[in-house]
Amino acid sequence: MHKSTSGSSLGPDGLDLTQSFFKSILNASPPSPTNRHNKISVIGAGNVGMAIAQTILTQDLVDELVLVDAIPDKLRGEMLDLQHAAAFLPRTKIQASTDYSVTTGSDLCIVTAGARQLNGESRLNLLQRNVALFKKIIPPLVRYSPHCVLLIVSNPVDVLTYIAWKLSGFPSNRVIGSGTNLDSSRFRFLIADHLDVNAQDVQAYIVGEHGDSSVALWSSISVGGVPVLSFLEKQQIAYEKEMLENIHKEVINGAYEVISLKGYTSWAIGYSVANLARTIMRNQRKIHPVSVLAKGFYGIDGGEVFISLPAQLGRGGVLGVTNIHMTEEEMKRLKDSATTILEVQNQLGI
Ligand SMILES: NC(=O)C1=CN([C@@H]2O[C@H](COP(=O)(O)OP(=O)(O)OC[C@H]3O[C@@H](n4cnc5c(N)ncnc54)[C@H](O)[C@@H]3O)[C@@H](O)[C@H]2O)C=CC1
Ligand SMILES: CC(=O)C(=O)O
Repeated sequence: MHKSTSGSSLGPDGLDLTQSFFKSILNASPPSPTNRHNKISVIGAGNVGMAIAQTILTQDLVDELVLVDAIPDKLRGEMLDLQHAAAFLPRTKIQASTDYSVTTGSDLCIVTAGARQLNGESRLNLLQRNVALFKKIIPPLVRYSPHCVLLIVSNPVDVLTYIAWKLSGFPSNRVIGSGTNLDSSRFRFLIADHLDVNAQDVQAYIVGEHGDSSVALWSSISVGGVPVLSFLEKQQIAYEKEMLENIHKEVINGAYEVISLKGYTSWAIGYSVANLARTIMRNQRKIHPVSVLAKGFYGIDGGEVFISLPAQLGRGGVLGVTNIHMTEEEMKRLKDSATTILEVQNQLGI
């Protein structure tokens, strides 16, 4: 073994070992210019942002993952900690900066920055603080990634999705709120637990506000393709309207309970948003209950409001809203939920 002038080891053919090891690769034709470089940026490297980032990394979704936060040391610490897992993960370039230019050319920008609820505090209470923050965050994201899909997670997510839409000037199909994708997962877990089945076999949607006025669509729930109410009858499991309402209440209280116990929620929202990112990046055309511009759907005509409806998602963002069956009572609750959000929005005067 000899040393080259640069100090690296030389092989028997006199070539730098690194060069001889990679010779055939270096001589290969350059990558096709049509190879797409997929990039996701996560804004806010707190509990939620990091849970999303790490779940995305495990799913081999992107070539590059970028983190942005306002606190440089914490941000660098989080970046290094994720980079140190490289040996166990699909190869992804991980970058982090407080400067938004690092997000340049992102396909998807996920916004999680902002204040979170204290014990017992409602999501809507965070509004003023997080609107002020969005005025600083959305314009640079749009400047550096004018063709991206914006996926909003910060709370109150429905109103902030509307604010992001207004601030971005994007078409509404490219601005999505994570909405009730999480509430629906909580709902499916509770139904599955109650019936002792797999949550992935439970098709069930919570729509409307991500929060206290959300609406459970009982009439369209199915388990393994069987409508749930007749399934319950067949299994001779006693069911009552009150029991169903209690499951919905448990969904609504779920976040409050987790926050009172551990201070914040993170893992479920991490999986929920990574699941949305997969559908968008891989153009899966899957249907998710997410916050979309709802005006014109299901008789919602009071104004421009973002609330969750079952929407088909793909690379371009929202591809369509599905025409799911709702009872009159469910439709009324959905409209009431939209009105709740609109009233909050109107107070902002935006
Ligand atoms: N939509 C949903 O289903 C859920 C939404 N959330 C919401 O997500 C948000 C974040 O929650 P956590 O991560 O627990 O909070 P956190 O306090 O752990 O993280 C927030 C991060 O935002 C950063 N930040 C503040 N100003 C910034 C700026 N100008 N630019 C970049 N980063 C900035 C902070 O430095 C901090 O790291 C909250 O609004 C919370 O309510 C949380 C769980 C579920
Ligand atoms: C905090 C919140 O919005 C949630 O976990 O549902």
